[in-house]
Amino acid sequence: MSMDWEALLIPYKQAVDELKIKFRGMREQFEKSNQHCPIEFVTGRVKPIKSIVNKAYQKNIPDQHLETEIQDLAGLRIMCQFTDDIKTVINLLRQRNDFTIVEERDYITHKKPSGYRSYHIVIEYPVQVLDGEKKILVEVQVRTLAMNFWATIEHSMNYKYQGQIPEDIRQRLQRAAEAANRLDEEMSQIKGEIQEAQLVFLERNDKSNETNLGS
Ligand SMILES: Nc1nc2c(ncn2[C@@H]2O[C@H](COP(=O)(O)OP(=O)(O)OP(=O)(O)O)[C@@H](O)[C@H]2O)c(=O)[nH]1
Ligand SMILES: Nc1ncnc2c1ncn2[C@@H]1O[C@H](COP(=O)(O)OP(=O)(O)OP(=O)(O)O)[C@@H](O)[C@H]1O
Repeated sequence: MSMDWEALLIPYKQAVDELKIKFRGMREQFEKSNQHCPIEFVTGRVKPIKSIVNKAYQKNIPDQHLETEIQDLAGLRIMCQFTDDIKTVINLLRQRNDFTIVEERDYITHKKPSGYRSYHIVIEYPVQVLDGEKKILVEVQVRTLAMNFWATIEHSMNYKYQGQIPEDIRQRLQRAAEAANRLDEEMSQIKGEIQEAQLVFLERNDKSNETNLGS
């Protein structure tokens, strides 16, 4: 019998929707408290069916093992301004009690051969479905804006060349990854200055909103 993808993916879609709201809520709480916000923006997606079928085929995963062996059927991405923010976000996620972390992969200390950097965690997230609770795996990638920029471009190159990026472009991408890393280091060094400027900007916006509401 063929797979009912729609039914299989319902809890994954629900998890992505719920976690997007929760992680964006963390951002709002930081903003309201006038502290530097370690979260710049959050995205999420359910893995496209074509991509699931492809990955299952490549890795020889039988249908009945899809949900345990493909850990990114539901995926969230948290983007941060500074490399240090990633640690802050991970610590915040470790403290939560609405899910448990089952795996951590640190591709920042140990970048991938492609040049890819990000911090990945896999969580077990309970979703309420019609017949009770279902615990599912969700992949959360935490990265800086520079890491995200690089990964987004590299992902489309991989797509274009179907995983067979020509050697010269591969090397250029590795150099671009190093440049992105240097950008992160440089921004971290002037972090104090940047954060001060951003707080002044936020306060000014708050004040002008108050004035507009009052008039
Ligand atoms: N652009 C880009 N993204 C990557 C790269 N490596 C990993 N990723 C992202 O990270 C996800 C896989 O995370 P991993 O922690 O490597 O998972 P894995 O199970 O070890 O490897 P996969 O079998 O590829 O899922 C991918 O689905 C991508 O979203 C890379 O070299 N380039
Ligand atoms: N954890 C995630 N959060 C948000 N978006 C993601 C996440 N993982 C992948 N994406 C994005 O979802 C889209 C489709 O991703 P897809 O799963 O096909 O790619 P992939 O993650 O590279 O897959 P694979 O691991 O199978 O190679 C891409 O734009 C990808 O960047």
